[in-house]
Amino acid sequence: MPVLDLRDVEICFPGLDRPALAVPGLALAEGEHAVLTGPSGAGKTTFLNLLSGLERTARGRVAWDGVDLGALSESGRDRWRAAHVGLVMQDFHLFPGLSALENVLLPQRLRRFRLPVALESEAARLLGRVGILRTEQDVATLSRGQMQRVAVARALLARPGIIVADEPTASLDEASGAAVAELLTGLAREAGATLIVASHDPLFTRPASRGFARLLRLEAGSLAED
Ligand SMILES: Nc1ncnc2c1ncn2[C@@H]1O[C@H](COP(=O)(O)OP(=O)(O)OP(=O)(O)O)[C@@H](O)[C@H]1O
Repeated sequence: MPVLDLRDVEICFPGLDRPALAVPGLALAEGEHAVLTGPSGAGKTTFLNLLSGLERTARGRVAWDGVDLGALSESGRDRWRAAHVGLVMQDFHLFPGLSALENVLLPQRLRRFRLPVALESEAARLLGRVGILRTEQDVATLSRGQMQRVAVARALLARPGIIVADEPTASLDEASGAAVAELLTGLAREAGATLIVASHDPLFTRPASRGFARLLRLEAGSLAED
């Protein structure tokens, strides 16, 4: 059974003479990886926002494991996202003044009255896994590649079944980008998570590095598959 079932979705924004997104259907199986490409303005971020419940569709249906996101209230979608989705955004969304470890833990601290000790050790383990060994370092003093790796560790802490990443290697140098791409796909595979990455980076799109990931292409809001 497909874990993602998307049907007849259409998203329109005021001032646009065509839908920003018009997708008749897409199914992704549990643990499947997909790479989303397309020119600037094609609707990639809108699509990722829709899949992660940040954007709602007036037409059509987006369901993950039978949960219809459109039927949830905004706070219901927030709770669903916190429980199921690990998000890696383009601009990291880290909090300067807090350490790498505290940044990884922050979303879980906000969700719980008391943080389980096991989560702290898991956060430190994940940071080690992404190569951040000085976990007490203020994120404001990290390099961009290190910040992105902290964002990846944070996205994975709650063991999400779905990982959504928007241009995770943009603005990183080649070596840092390669490390982030490898970590993201490797850690998603280890966790059996479904991974959707919007990227133009050959690190994700090249057949050799893509492995078994599906290649989805958005063009002016329409989705095609290579
Ligand atoms: N809130 C909004 N209001 C009006 N138009 C919007 C809104 N959000 C997105 N758009 C428009 O919808 C289209 C798709 O935008 P989107 O950000 O999804 O594209 P993208 O493929 O992610 O682009 P990029 O690669 O440049 O980030 C664009 O024309 C954009 O200007």
